[in-house]
Amino acid sequence: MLEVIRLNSSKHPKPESLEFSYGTAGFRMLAKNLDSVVFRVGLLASLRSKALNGKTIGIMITASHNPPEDNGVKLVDPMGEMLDQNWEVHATALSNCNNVEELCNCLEQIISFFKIDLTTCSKIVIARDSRESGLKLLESTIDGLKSFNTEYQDFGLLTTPQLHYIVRCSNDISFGEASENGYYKKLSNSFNNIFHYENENENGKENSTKICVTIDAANGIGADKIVKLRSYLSEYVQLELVNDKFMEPQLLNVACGADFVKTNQKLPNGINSFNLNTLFCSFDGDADRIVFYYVDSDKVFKLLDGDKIATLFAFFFKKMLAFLELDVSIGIIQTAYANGSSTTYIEDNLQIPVIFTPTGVKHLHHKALDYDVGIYFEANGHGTVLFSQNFIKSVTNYQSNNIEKKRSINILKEIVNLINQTVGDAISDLLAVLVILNFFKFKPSDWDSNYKDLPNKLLKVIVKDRTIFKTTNAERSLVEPKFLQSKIDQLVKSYNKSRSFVRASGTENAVRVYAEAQDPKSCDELADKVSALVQEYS
Ligand SMILES: CC(=O)N[C@H]1[C@@H](OP(=O)(O)O)O[C@H](CO)[C@@H](O)[C@@H]1O
Ligand SMILES: [Mg+2]
Repeated sequence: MLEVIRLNSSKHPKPESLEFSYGTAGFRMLAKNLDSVVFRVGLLASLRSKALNGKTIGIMITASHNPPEDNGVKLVDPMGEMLDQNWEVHATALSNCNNVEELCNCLEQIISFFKIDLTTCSKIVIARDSRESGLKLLESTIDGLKSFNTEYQDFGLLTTPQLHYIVRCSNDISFGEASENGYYKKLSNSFNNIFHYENENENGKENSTKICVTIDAANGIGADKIVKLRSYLSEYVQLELVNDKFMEPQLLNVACGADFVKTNQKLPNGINSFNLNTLFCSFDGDADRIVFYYVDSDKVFKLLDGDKIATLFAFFFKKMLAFLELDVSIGIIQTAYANGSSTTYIEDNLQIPVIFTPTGVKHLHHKALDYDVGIYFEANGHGTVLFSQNFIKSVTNYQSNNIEKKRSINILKEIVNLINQTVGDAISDLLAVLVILNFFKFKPSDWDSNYKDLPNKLLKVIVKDRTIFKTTNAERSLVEPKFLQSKIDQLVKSYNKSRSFVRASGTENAVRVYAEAQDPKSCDELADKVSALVQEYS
């Protein structure tokens, strides 16, 4: 077997000067530098599958919200979750072997460390986003898979969450049908049923309110998937698309998409501001993130980001659980990038505990498992809700003769299937938001009225070596470089209701500076002053 690896690996040499790292979301960089990495990811994924007695592992080739010339790759574990963190170091080590000898040694170490039986069969499902470089990288990944005689199924172009869903179904048939159509069927069934329960009046008739939303698909693969999903949805909802040119990958994420809207806090290309008080949303390039927005009656752009989605979900579940008197725990997981107002609202108004973790959904996901209803969202719109077995049992066994209670319990039962519990999913989150807005008959401004965001700013500073920035306290304080944190603390003290922190990005070659304060001027000043401190390291 190692002979085949030697031969195949010589076709995918590592670029000499580059150092790779399995970061916040796998490997990600300029696509032209990734050939050796994806080949080796093919090798590692095969070993991961063998180590788990032939369970199916997923490989997703995507660089999400990054520019069109980038690409990336990440592994998905059998239950649809991110790769076990203990394997990340092996992914990094394998990607950095300089020659075939080192590569074979590294593989042998992994095989003996995890006591992997190479005769065990290995199975992989693989997909990619709409980037031009995807096909070539796919072929190189497959070279890696073939080196270990791994069985694989190529699902072509998918959103990242669809691939997570398919991995989960491949290992757990109770989750759904392991296909793209299976995904649409599962989501649309729940969605249509919930709308039916919500709109049915006492006489069993349905009122016919129709919800309309315009989706900016970032010119990514989400556009194609919305078109397919639409044919499964009932007449209750109208999904309009803009920035839907996924066949023109050079347009991907350009002046559009969730990251653009969140970072610039303005409308993307293709959406105009004449439609007041109507709901818009933006996906990112691989449709695992979503942010919503609207233009209010004063023609002001209003963002409904991940924090707003988390608080809408929390408001809904809190109300439902109280109405049904269900004794289950509920918690919200945020990162330091969550707006301070959202945290105050959750703790003081909703009276739900908030837990902070480092950036990256794998951290949030892990913590959310501690609750019966664990809601996690990054401010940028990446998140979902996890339900415990205890929650599912309580809902399934619930008995009541009260019509309203029966309706609520039916909605909860369906929402468990509507929300993609494997990972944040723009499509599933969109549908979940729509059923909650319809449940309360909320307009965008009603949703937005729960709290007012503190003015905030996120900046990037390029430094010589970002690895010297070391943090603690869920990335909210720097331990190194020495004395920098105390300088930041001094600055923060001079502004009302302010907060600022600095951390190295895990996906880009930059240090991120976040600041928020009571008014926009203070926020800008604070962000600029903290950035100036960081610039001393450039
Ligand atoms: C401030 C910010 O938005 N950071 C993003 C970004 O991580 P960084 O480590 O900050 O580069 O990309 C991650 C992967 O998509 C996402 O999980 C995270 O929220
Ligand atoms: Mg993404």
